[in-house]
Amino acid sequence: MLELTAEPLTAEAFAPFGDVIDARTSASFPINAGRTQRHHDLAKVETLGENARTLINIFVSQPVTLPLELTFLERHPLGSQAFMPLHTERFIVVVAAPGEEIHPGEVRAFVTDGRQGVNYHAGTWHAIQSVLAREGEFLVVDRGGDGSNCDEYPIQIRVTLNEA
Ligand SMILES: NC(=O)N[C@@H](O)C(=O)O
Ligand code: NI
Repeated sequence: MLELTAEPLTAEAFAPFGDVIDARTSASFPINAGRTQRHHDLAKVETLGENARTLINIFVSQPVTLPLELTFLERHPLGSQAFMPLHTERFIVVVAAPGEEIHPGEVRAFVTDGRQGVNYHAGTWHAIQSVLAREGEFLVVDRGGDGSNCDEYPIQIRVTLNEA
């Protein structure tokens, strides 16, 4: 069993796995006669393979209990997958870099602060959506199209939070 303590999510630490989506830290420019700030092009959306197209979805997820016990990580080889909380929901993120093997020592666990979203790059191994505390609602942008776009890798992981 791989035991991990979730660390606060930062764009730098997450860079090998994807993008952090956060209006507080991203550049923006005024549009609509200055009434709106556009935080532009925040994440790399990838849609690969036959008849690939971008899907916009809403996930309504029931909360997980801690410690979070995982039996697998998954990946989407044909596309990215972004999760943006709609009501400041915090969630657990467990990732490993793309590749055919997952090296336990290189698996990372993070916890978001409620304002952050994540975009997993194509092929990044990750835990399925794991919202904390209460039912969560997320805007999810990912890939539709032909072919199989979800591989699972069996691995036992227990994630704890080091918070009061
Ligand atoms: N299966 C699905 O649409 N969601 C998962 O990929 C996930 O990462 O939660
Ligand atoms: Ni996924």
